[in-house]
Amino acid sequence: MTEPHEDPAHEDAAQQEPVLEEPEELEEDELDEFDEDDEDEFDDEFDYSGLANAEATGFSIDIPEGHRSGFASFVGRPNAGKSTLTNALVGTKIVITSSRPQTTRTVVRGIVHRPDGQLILVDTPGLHRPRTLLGERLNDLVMATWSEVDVVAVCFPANEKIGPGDRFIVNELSKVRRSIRLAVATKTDLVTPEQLGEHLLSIAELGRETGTEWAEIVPVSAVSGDQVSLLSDLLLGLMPEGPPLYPDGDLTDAPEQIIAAELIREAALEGVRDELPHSIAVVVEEMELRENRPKDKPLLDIHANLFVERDSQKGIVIGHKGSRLREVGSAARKQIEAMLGTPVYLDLHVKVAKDWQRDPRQLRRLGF
Ligand SMILES: Nc1nc2c(ncn2[C@@H]2O[C@H](COP(=O)(O)OP(=O)(O)OP(=O)(O)O)[C@@H](O)[C@H]2O)c(=O)[nH]1
Repeated sequence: MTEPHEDPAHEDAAQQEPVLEEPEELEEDELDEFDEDDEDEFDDEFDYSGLANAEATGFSIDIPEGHRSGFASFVGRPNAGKSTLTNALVGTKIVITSSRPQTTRTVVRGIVHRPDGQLILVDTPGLHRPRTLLGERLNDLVMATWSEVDVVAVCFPANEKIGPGDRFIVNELSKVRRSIRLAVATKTDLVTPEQLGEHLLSIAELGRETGTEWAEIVPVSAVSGDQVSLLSDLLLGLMPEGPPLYPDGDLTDAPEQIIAAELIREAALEGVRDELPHSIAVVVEEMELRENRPKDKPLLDIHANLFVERDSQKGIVIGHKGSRLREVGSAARKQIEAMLGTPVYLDLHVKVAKDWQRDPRQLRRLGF
C-alpha cells in the first residue's frame, strides 16, 4: 500500500503554500474585474452535486404522515453561541465560529435531516447599533431574515447577565411580525444550576417587559451537547407540516466558494487585534479541479483575495516576511480539505480596498 506521504496529490496540497503577493492598492477598474460574474464557467467545471437543488430531484413523493419542515434563525448579541449551536444541531462544521464577536456575515444555512422532518437553520450576523454602512446593511439583513423564517430563536449566553444588548434585540424583534419566538439559554456548561435558574428567570422577565411570548425557554450547551437534541425536537415541533425542502444529505445550501471564503476569513481572524475582524473580507475568485489529474487523486485549485481596508492593516495580516499569511493559508487549506474531502491548492493574495465598509459600491462587490 502506498504511504500517505507518497501520494502526489497530497504532497502537492501539503507543500504548496499560498503565494505571497505584494499587497496592492485596488483601482476602480480592477475592482470591476473581480465584479465579473464567472459563475457559469464555474458551474461547468465544478461538481455541484453536494448543493441543494430541490427542483431537480423531484423528491416530493412518499412523505411520511406528520412530516414537518421549515426555517429557524438564531439571533442574539455577538458571541452568544449562535454559530456553534447551528453546528451542533447539524452535526458538521458549516457555520464559522470564532472567539471574536461579529464574525458571521453571510447567511449560511445548516440543514437538520430527520425522519420526521427537516429543519433549515439560517445563521445571521449579530444585530448591533450600526456605526457604518456595513453595520446598517447587516442589520437590514437580520430584520429581513426574521420576517421570512418560521421560528426566531433568541440566544442568551448563560454566563453573561441579560443586558441592554439583549433588550435591544428583543425589542427590535417585537417590531417584526413573527408569531413564534423561542428563547435559548446557551453555554449552560459554564454556569452552576443556581446561576442557570436565575438566568432562565431573567429571560422570562425580559419576555414580559417587552411583550414577547416565548414558545419555549430552552437551556442548552452546544459544547457538551446537553439538550441539543431536545432543542432540535422543540424547533421541529414548531414547524409547519410539509415535505422536505432540500434533498436528503445536504447540510447547507451555501455555495462551496462562500464557505471556503468564510474558512479563510476565520483563519485570518485568529489572534489578530480587535478592530481587524470588521476590516477583512475574503472573495474566492476561482475554485476548480485541476485538469489532467488522475481520477483518484484530484486537486482543487482555489484562488482567493483577502481584502483589508487600509495599508496599515496589510502588515498585520501578512506578518513578518509573510509568516502570518503562510499560517493563515495553511490553516484555511486544512479546513477546506476537511470540509470538501479533496486536497486543495490555495492561492491567497492580500489586497487593499480602501474603506470598503463605508463605500456602497465596494460593499456590493464584496457581496454585501
Ligand atoms: N463553553 C461553551 N462555549 C461556547 C458554547 N457555544 C459557543 N461557545 C463559544 O462562544 C464563542 C462564540 O461562539 P459563536 O458560536 O461563534 O457565537 P456567535 O453568536 O455565532 O457569534 P457572532 O458570529 O459573533 O455573532 C466561541 O468561542 C465558542 O466556542 C457552549 O455551549 N459552551
